[in-house]
Amino acid sequence: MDWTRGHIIGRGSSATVSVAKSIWCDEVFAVKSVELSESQLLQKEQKILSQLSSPYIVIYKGYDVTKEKDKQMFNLMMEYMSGGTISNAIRKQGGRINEQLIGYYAKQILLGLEYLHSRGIAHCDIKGQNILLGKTGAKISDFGCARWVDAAERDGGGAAGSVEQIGGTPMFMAPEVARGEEQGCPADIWALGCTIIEMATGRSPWTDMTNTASLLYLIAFSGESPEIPRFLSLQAKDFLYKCLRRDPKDRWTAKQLLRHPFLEESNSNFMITQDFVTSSPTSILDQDIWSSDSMDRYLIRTASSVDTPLQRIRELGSNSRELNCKWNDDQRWITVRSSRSE
Ligand SMILES: Nc1ncnc2c1ncn2[C@@H]1O[C@H](COP(=O)(O)OP(=O)(O)OP(=O)(O)O)[C@@H](O)[C@H]1O
Repeated sequence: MDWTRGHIIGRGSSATVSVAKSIWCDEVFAVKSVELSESQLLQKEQKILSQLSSPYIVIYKGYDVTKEKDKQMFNLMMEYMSGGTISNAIRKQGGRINEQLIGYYAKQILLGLEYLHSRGIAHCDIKGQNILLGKTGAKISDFGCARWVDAAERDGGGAAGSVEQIGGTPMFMAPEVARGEEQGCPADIWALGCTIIEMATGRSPWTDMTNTASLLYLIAFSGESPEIPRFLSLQAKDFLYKCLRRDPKDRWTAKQLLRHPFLEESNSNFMITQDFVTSSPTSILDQDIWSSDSMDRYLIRTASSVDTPLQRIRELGSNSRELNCKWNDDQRWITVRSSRSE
């Protein structure tokens, strides 16, 4: 496909996302680009996204390699989502999203998760920043951390043939992930619960936590779950309890949650208007947690026989700054991707 690159619409830790237009027709799409020499993760994302087809997942449009200003670029083409991310939507309004709209988005995210999980894929980085909004509502995007749950089944599908990787965004990490034990479909459900709290309160799921090591310790060992907003309806609260059970075996699956009464009322023809976003004096604008380390994406070391989860968390806390974009000696710590410029 011949196309022209337009203005930048988003920057992640490694990639830049621009609008683009086909030369032959007026189709507008989004293109996520990175230098070819550093495109390993984006190529993995392309491989996973190209196999997916669901109304609740951003539509894959292809990929190519281009030469721009003497650089070879790897480009992943996707549908353009004009509404930006859920986090942007909250931030723009300086507020929070009302319960009816939360139910509507939660149902769409769950339909996307059910589709992924039924194919043995865990997204591993569900959060407001990775849910894009468009004319039909919410879709899951950014498959940079996604993996096949049983990687050995898929040739090259994530961790196959290499040391198992666990990753995601600390603020949204499930206890078993923070401990470096496992990262399967239940971890996406925990992250969905955290995303619902993000939508309902305009705050991070763990308030007053800005230090990544302390946050991971709290999630891993405290026995606590994020506080469920008191002002939500009983059904919404119950839905969140089912998402935020600390034991992954007790957490409800996407399929079960889709039958929860909280979502029964959610109408798929629900009209999205600005009116559904309300102002709140205690919005995410009031806290700097969203620009803290804990909102960056991390890939963390998995459990080994020679250390304890506590040791791994301590290392993460003390090394997080130095870990940017490099492997460490034993090759099990890998890239810490920061979405902010230092
Ligand atoms: N299809 C799209 N349509 C519109 N905007 C998009 C699209 N894809 C991405 N964006 C914008 O670009 C930003 C960065 O995209 P994305 O999260 O995929 O990059 P990333 O490098 O994987 O990010 P990170 O690693 O920091 O999570 C998004 O937050 C969003 O604002």
